[in-house]
Amino acid sequence: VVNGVDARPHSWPWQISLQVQHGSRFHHTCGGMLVAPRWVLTAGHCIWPGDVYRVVLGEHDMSLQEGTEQIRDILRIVVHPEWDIDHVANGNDLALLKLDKSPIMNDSVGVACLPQAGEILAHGTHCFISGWGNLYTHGPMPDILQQASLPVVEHGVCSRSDWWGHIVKTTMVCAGGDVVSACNGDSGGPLNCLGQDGRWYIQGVTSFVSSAVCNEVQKPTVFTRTSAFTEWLNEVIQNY
Ligand SMILES: CC(C)[C@H](NC(=O)C(F)(F)F)C(=O)N[C@@H](C)C(=O)Nc1ccc(C(F)(F)F)cc1
Repeated sequence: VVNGVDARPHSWPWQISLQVQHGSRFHHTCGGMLVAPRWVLTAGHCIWPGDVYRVVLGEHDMSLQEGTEQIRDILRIVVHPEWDIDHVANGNDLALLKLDKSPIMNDSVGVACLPQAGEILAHGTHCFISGWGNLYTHGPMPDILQQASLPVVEHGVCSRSDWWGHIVKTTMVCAGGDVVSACNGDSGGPLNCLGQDGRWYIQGVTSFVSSAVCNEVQKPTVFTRTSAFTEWLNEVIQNY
C-alpha cells in the first residue's frame, strides 16, 4: 500500500497472508480474506500452477511471532474459470482457496461479509485498502500490515480515455487515483467498505495498478467487483 499507515493490530481480522513455498521456506506473495470458515478469497493472478501455498491468519507484524498467527494448508484451489493471466483486462481475477480446516475464530481471526449481488458503490465513497504490499513502486515490503482510505471512482470516470479507458470493465471497481494505491504484494487483498448496518463488506479484490508506477495519477487501483460474482462465489463455497 502506497501512502498508508500501520493498521491497528487485527482491525481487519479477515485479512490473510498467502505464502508460497520456495525451497524449505514460505514467503508472502499476496493478500486475501476469509469469507467463510474454510474459504479464503484472493486474486486469480496470485495462483501459479505447481506452486505450493499456505495461508497465515491472525498476522500483523511479519517480523514477530505474536501468538495470534494461525497457519493453514490449502486443500483445494478454485480459480475463476474465465480468468486468463494473459488477459488481465478481461477481469475475473478471482480464486477461492479451501483450507484443510477452519481457523479458530477469535479477536484476531474472523470472517468478512460479501455484498449483495449487483451492489454498486457511489462515486466518492471512502473504503479502506489493506495489505503487506510494497510501500512504493519497487520499494520495500512492510513488516506491519498497512491500510489506507481511498475514494471509489465510478466506472464513468475510471473508463475515461485518459484514465483506464476500455481496460476497466463493469465487473471491476476503481478506487484511489493519485496519493494512495495498492502495490505489488497487495494483490488479492480486500477493498473494505463500511455498510449501512455497521459491518465491513469486501466490495473488491485487489487486481491491478499501473504498470508504470503503483500510485499513478488517473490510474486508480482496480479491484475485481465482488458483487458481480455473487453467484460463482456462493456456488463454490456451498458445493466444493
Ligand atoms: C496485475 C498484477 C501483476 C499486479 N497487481 C498488483 O500489483 C496489485 F497489487 F495491484 F494487485 C500489477 O498490477 N502489476 C503491474 C506492474 C501491472 O502489470 N499492471 C498492469 C496493468 C494493466 C494491465 C492491462 F492493461 F493489461 F490490463 C496489465 C498489467
